[in-house]
Amino acid sequence: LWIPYRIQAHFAAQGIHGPARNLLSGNASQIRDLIGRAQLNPIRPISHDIVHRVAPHYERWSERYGKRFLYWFGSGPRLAVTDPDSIKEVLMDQTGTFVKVGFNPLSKQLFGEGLVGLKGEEWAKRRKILSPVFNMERIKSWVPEIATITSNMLDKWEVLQRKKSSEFELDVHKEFHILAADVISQIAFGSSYEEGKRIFQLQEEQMVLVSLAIRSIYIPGFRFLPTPKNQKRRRLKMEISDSLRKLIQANGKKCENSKNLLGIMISEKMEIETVIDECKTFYFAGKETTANLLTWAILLLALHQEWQSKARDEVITICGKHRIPNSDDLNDLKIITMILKETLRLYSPAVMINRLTTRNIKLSGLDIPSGTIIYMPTIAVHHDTQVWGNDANEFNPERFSANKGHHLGAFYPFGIGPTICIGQNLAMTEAKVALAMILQRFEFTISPSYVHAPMLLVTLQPQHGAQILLRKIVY
Ligand code: HEM
Repeated sequence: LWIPYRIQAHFAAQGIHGPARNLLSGNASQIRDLIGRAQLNPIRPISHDIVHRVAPHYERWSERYGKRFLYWFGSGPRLAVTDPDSIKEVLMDQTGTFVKVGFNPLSKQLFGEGLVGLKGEEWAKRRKILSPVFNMERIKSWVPEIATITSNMLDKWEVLQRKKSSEFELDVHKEFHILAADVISQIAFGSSYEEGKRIFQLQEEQMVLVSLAIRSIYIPGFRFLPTPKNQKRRRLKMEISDSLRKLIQANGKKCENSKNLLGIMISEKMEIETVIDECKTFYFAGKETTANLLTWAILLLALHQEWQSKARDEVITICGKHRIPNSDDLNDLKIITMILKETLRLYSPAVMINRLTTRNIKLSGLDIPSGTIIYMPTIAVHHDTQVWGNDANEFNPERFSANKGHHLGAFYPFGIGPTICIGQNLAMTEAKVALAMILQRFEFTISPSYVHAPMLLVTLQPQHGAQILLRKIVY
């Protein structure tokens, strides 16, 4: 009881304040309530000013206490930090002063003991083994597979168009989840969406439970109580592990000499349980984030027709009307890249990054005790008018044109520094290929049935789907 008071007083003496806390839960239940209430109301009319809906606690407390404020998760202090210099210093740290925050046993289930959750030596060793699978040269060699998977999706869209008249509605959020699942299955595990379908579906169920667990205080031993949620957690965990084990056994042999993720793990003679944990990580991280990036990008282009036309003109200039993009084209797709970056700024799939301080430190003039979690709300930094100007909530890909740089700590959708997203090249390549091919074949607008409701469910996604109206282009 005494330590939190001492820490609070320590920060107050430096001018850092925050919301009153509950002795046991800190501010966790307030955060849950604020998020719950925010999710009741969609954003009408559609606007990209979304921080109040996605991180309502940040919005409310930063207005009251300033951008640097202190709040509590149980008895753990969290310091909100949004100035780009401090963010850069924290994320680029290589001395072990700021480390990843571990998952509690309930949220760990989604990623297992995979790379996302590993720390220290173990992390460094695993990262070194897995990195080559995702370097740019390797990813480029996968472009034909990504294009084929996209092409199959678009062929299905054309069939839908023929069934319905000239224009048809589609929830692209669902479509892109299947696309991203197919890509990660094929290039990481030599498998397919169909083969891994059950695992993806179970992980989606798990995501809802994990999302609740992340926002709650974990009481040691709680997971062993036979509550309905715990029983469901256990069932999901076992079923996912069993399905992955079967999938690894079925595909392992053919991957042995391949340079894909499964092949590398097998050639490193990793324990089967470790391989299962990494598969959980990559199945989830490889699908969820990229699918959401593509979803938001299409929604933005449906809303901003002038950029849709500019992007299509660029694709036609570089690839023509029918040729499938190849890896050499990708560097030339400048407008597409700008659009994807602006999408990652406004609708960053990973909405925040946390780090734990392992010693007493000074950050931007502030004395911070060891054991403090530094909370860096990416989504708020990306929408900050002091960083991006008065039009911070407007969609303007021009911000990312070649002649304009940006502060590393002001735009970090993939993180920065040693633990930067290992799948960044894959995500960007996949999104560029898919977006270019969609633009070649379809025009699209927002459907009247679309409800703008960005929501945080582990990653940032549209609460009620992403319905757009598509029309095949006849050249
Ligand atoms: C738009 C797509 C994506 C976004 C926005 C994204 C974002 C992030 C962020 C913010 C981090 C944390 C960085 C940190 O804590 O320093 C991360 C880590 C990670 N991401 Fe991604 N990611 C995306 C796609 C992917 C894909 C496609 C994969 C897998 C193929 C992937 C696998 C991972 C892994 C394994 C880590 C942990 C890296 C480590 O700790 O060494 N991500 N990602």
